[in-house]
Amino acid sequence: MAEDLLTRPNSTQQSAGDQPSVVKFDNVSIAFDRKPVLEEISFTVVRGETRIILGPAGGGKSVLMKLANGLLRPDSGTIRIFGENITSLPERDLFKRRARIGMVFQESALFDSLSVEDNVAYRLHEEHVPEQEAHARVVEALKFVELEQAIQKFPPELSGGMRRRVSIARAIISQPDLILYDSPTGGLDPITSTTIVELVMKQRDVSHTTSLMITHRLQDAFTLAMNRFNPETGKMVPIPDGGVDESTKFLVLNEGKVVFDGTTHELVSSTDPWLRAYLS
Ligand SMILES: Nc1ncnc2c1ncn2[C@@H]1O[C@H](COP(=O)(O)OP(=O)(O)OP(=O)(O)O)[C@@H](O)[C@H]1O
Repeated sequence: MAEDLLTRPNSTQQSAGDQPSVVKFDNVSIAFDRKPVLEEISFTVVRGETRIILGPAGGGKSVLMKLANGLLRPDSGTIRIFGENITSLPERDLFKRRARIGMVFQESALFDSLSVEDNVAYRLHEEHVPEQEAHARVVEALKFVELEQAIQKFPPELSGGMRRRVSIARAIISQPDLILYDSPTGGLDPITSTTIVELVMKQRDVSHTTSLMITHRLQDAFTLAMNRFNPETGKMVPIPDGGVDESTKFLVLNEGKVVFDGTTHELVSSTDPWLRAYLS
């Protein structure tokens, strides 16, 4: 998958550390009803990076995610995804680009009338993948989220945490080059949240998929930054000596502006009074 990304013509752009940029915002602004929601936003996410997006409610985090997926268009500025300027692409071209992006929505967004299997296979059905292959891939994706026993159930029969797992399985089924997680732990209790963070970590450390993750819970953000998935035990373990995962970085938005863009160490050692108050 990663190699595939490298070999696609014009699909990447060189950026920091010589890694190709997967998401690049340049001076992006958007307003609703003349009210600015994002103002002059610039940041880059390179291949293999996990970018945690933090900030107070209403700061524009979900809008940023929708811009990255081409579901919204900016009023000004440029958005490049996989090195390609998507800012003014027609919808039919955006649709094709979205095939490379997995999305986990805030409220799971599953179809209640479809079984877990059909929910997870949704994109494969759209792509007319043969039934037998689709089934095998659904089983594999459900195994990844440890939910294969629920394959024949329907979303209303599942707990909130299980629905979130199905949503993650649906996002990874097509082996995306980018995953957008919009508050994957929103509304879940702390223990269930941790199991979802563990899945995000597993995807990061096993598949190295580039991702953006919005979270309202600082605890989840730092769990992701300071732990690593151990494939032998199937559990996360703290990175020794107070270390952090180098591929995990932060973007903090407040009132539509980037107030922080950097590493975990830079974030926790920032002397900015607003950031210190926000993190305390
Ligand atoms: N389609 C829309 N039409 C009008 N206003 C919108 C639209 N989408 C978002 N907004 C406004 O943009 C602002 C930012 O919303 P957004 O959902 O991105 O914030 P957020 O940081 O994700 O908040 P939360 O943490 O509560 O999820 C809000 O004031 C919201 O009402």
